[in-house]
Amino acid sequence: METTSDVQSFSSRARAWTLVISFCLVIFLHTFYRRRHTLPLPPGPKGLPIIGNALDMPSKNQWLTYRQWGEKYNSDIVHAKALGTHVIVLNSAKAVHELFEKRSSIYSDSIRMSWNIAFLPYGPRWRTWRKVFHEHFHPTATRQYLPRELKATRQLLLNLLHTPEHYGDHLRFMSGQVIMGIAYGIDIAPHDDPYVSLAEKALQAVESASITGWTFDMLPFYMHLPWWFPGASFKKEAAKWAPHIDEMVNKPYQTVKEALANGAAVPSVAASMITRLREKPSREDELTSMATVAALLTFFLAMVLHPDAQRKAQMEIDKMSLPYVSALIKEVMRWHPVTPIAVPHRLVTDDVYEGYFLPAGSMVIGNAWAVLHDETVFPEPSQFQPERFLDPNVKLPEAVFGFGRRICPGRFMARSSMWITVASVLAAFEISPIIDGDGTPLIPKEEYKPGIISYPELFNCMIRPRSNRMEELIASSLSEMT
Ligand code: HEM
Repeated sequence: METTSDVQSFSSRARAWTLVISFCLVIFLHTFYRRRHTLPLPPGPKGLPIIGNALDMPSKNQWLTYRQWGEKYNSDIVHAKALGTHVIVLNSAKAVHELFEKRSSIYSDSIRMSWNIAFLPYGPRWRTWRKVFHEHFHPTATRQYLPRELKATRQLLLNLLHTPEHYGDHLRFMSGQVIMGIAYGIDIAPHDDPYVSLAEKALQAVESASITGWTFDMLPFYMHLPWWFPGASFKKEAAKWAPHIDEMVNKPYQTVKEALANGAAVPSVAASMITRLREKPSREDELTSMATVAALLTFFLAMVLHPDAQRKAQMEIDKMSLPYVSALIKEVMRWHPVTPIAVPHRLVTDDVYEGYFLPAGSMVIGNAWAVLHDETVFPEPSQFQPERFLDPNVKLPEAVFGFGRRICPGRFMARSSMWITVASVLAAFEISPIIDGDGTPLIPKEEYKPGIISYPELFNCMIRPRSNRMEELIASSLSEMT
């Protein structure tokens, strides 16, 4: 039978044990906490006092510099710090997978900017937007847009037949026509359309402001610097372009809102966002339309530079066998990715990876270009070789469309638009270099504009129907659809 003194001695032993365990726990947590903070940051260029690496941050073709840092420091994860902001770059598929995919709950926040869903903070509002977006753009939903895409593509072929020299404008029109229809239910006019001219103005503004590059402009410290500070001139530009962006966002929104009030709204993404979320839809269409145009411009450049690939694809199309065309499209997206560093994400809590300390609040950049140019996966990565994708073991990394939970929700639609356009253009036209007076082909340079979305500098090329029969077909195909 237990005596009072037994009970007392048991409870004092229990108290002693509790004390020992608590003490050990405190020591453990303290040691762990200290260890995390004494772990090194990933390697990177040595910065200067106060400004850190502000002067090392690349203002264009950042993806190349980031990969060079990786090679120099022999690490697939590198770090720089500029005026208090940690920038962490992931240069390999492995690092991107480990952090953006496996730890997506802490790597899915975005750097905060305004009008686009891609910059919404990770949280309930972003989740609702993403859900509505997904309902409109998941693979099966995307099928409903096929007739619209086909019609726009036939219009593109007709425009290329009449004024091939304006191919860039025709691609923009086609892409704008599809996206504006789906996003707002608005049909745009082939010439002098008010929505198109608004979007073009805003686009020029965005391009001129982002010319210094993506990361550079987005580092939070730049937001607090005067416009005359080196590299901060984008602030002056931003003040100029803000009204254009506002108008670009507001005009189609007002149109849809009025149509809803009058009971005249046609189904569109904006209509469902206004009805269900009771808020102004973000203006995705211009950036997304630009992304698709950028990929198609790269396709035209690739065809001028690689006539063999073009011929091979055309022979396959004529035989109604299409794996080579699919491989060619994948290679277009890999060779010069449209978004070489995607959209930077923000790390929400401290983290440790491969023995490196990654501080909360860091801007984390997935270097999609480095992943797509990894020579262990894609030998001779700078060469345009669609054949590499004929091997079923070689897959196009998702990095083309970003990372983790923020991966582009429009990727199914983008792929289908690319496919329809590329296959139709190749079936109908031959794309070749301009021939000068001496009979010498003028081969365009493989030069790309710096900025949010990477697309080739405008180049001249010849676009001719492949035969008289094809010319007749193109001329009649649009009227058959209407
Ligand atoms: C070739 C065409 C396209 C490319 C290369 C592309 C690429 C990207 C990339 C890299 C991101 C950022 C992902 C990240 O944060 O990691 C993104 C986000 C996004 N894209 Fe696309 N995109 C394309 C076309 C489209 C289209 C056609 C749509 C709409 C129909 C679309 C809608 C969006 C949206 C809404 C986001 C924001 C997602 C979020 O933050 O949750 N994109 N895209």
